[in-house]
Amino acid sequence: MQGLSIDSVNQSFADREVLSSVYLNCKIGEVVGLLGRNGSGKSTLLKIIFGSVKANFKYLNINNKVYEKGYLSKNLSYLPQDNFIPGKISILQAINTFCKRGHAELKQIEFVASNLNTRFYNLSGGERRFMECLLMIYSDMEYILLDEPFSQLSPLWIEELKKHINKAKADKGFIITDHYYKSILDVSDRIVLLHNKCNYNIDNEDDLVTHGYLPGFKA
Ligand SMILES: Nc1ncnc2c1ncn2[C@@H]1O[C@H](COP(=O)(O)OP(=O)(O)OP(=O)(O)O)[C@@H](O)[C@H]1O
Repeated sequence: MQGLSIDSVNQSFADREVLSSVYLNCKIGEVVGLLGRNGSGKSTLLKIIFGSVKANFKYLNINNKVYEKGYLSKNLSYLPQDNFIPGKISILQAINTFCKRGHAELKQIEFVASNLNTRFYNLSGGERRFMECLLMIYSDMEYILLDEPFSQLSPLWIEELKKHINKAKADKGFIITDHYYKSILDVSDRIVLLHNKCNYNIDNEDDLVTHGYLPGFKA
């Protein structure tokens, strides 16, 4: 089956187990929102999928092929929590590196069009994050992992990013995590919660209360 899936993920740091038999999948055309409390293992899971952290055990399948590290598929982009594009690179150089197919869409965005020759070290923190997010959303890969894309952005740019994710998902699959959970609920086709080292499918906000992600009265 076409798609990305990872199952039987087990991960411990020293003696502490963080993920236990975790399963997550994503198809083309789908945005999967990944929620969880601080320290629940969201970033670790994305790093395991991408291949920058080696799990104790996992089984990763991308478009019917098993991979030890997701990046080896050459079909997976990953936005880490921290800035990753070197400051001396210009926006145009970054577009030419990551977005050979999606460059036209990117260049239509007003901020991009008016800053093509600006280097990343001359952007503000939020501008830099916005650009890195756009580059991953319109990158040439089919599967996109976004770790906290919204966290440094003002509301208008959060809305704009959501619009671009919705547009780009026609031929891509996204896995997105962020603590702006309302934006995650808005943009996602389905929600998975990491809690107590395990994955739970979430149908509505009440489930998030039941599983202890949102505060609320428990009967
Ligand atoms: N390299 C590491 N060495 C030791 N412990 C680690 C390492 N990386 C992560 N951890 C621990 O694993 C747990 C999960 O971390 P992770 O960063 O995946 O959580 P998260 O759900 O992304 O949290 P947040 O929402 O706060 O960013 C945390 O308790 C963290 O301290």
